[in-house]
Amino acid sequence: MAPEERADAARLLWGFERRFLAARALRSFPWQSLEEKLRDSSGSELLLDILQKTVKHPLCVKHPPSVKYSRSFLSELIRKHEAVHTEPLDELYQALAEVLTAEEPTHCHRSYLLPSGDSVTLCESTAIVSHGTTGLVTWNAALYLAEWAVENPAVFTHRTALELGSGAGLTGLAICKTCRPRAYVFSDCHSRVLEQLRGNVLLNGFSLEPSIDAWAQHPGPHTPEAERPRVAVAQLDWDTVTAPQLAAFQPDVILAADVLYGPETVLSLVGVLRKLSTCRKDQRAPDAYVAFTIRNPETCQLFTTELGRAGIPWEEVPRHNQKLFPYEEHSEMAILKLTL
Ligand SMILES: C[S@@+](CC[C@H](N)C(=O)[O-])C[C@H]1O[C@@H](n2cnc3c(N)ncnc32)[C@H](O)[C@@H]1O
Repeated sequence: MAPEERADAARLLWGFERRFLAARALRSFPWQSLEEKLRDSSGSELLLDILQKTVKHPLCVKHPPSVKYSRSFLSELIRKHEAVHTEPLDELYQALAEVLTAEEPTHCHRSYLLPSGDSVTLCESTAIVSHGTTGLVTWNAALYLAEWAVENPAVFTHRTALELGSGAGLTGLAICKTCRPRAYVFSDCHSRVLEQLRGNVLLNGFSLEPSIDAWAQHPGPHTPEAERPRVAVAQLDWDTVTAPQLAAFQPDVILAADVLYGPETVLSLVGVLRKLSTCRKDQRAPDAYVAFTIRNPETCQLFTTELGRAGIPWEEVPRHNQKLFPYEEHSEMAILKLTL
């Protein structure tokens, strides 16, 4: 294979790998490029490579995606192969037979590859909304914020981050694995979300502080040389948490992704940001970064209006170009930096 062709094939494999690991919609896969390649060459070798980078990927074997997803993916791969070749490819059929007999659990896994070569794996619900919450799956703004964080590690290095509405935990885990924070406090209000979040922190090799109250009272010495951040998961409801409770975490930086999805949540969020603006560490209030998908411009407008009423200045963080994670190209996202 010529070097150019090899680079093309590697790009195609990477496209399949990162989308499959993150269980993205099948329509987002580079099927057309695959069809072209299958027509050009024998194709079987490429399909076997795709199989190894997806269904047979060590991360997927250890932490499988949903059975339905693997089944649909393999069926599509077989269709693509058979549209060009008359001989069936046994390996694809064997892989399909294995998933046809598997049972569908209520949870599945998604993995995200980091530029460091490491990855974040999350256990998530197979439904977008379940148990009355949106927090059991990863949303695009979490990926967008994680991407920005990975490109801007200095914002987090040796600092304490407090995340609001962490959901499944993608943003924080990517930061803990790549940005060397001193401590990271994940938080949410929903008990199922918190249970899954704790599981995801452990799944990614971090240990949890046993008691958030004890930790907040004794945040520990500053150890910039420590490689692993201290990690805690806190039950924190924006409507009921008090300013002293927030101050006890001693945050340097606040994060929140995809938490603007209706007037009520906007008002609650601005309420907690107002409380956070009274927290002082070394005379400084924490910086805050809020990432969101612009679904309804009126909701975004309400957010900035309420920030103005609360006396919280904000600026939009310039868009970053490097796309590390697979999310829909067309979804418009933004990050606001707030000066609390
Ligand atoms: C759409 S999910 C986003 C989860 C995650 N940040 C992401 O982007 O994947 C919104 C999260 O905010 C949490 N949330 C909503 N209202 C909250 C409140 N008043 N206090 C704390 N968390 C809240 C929900 O439980 C849910 O986990």
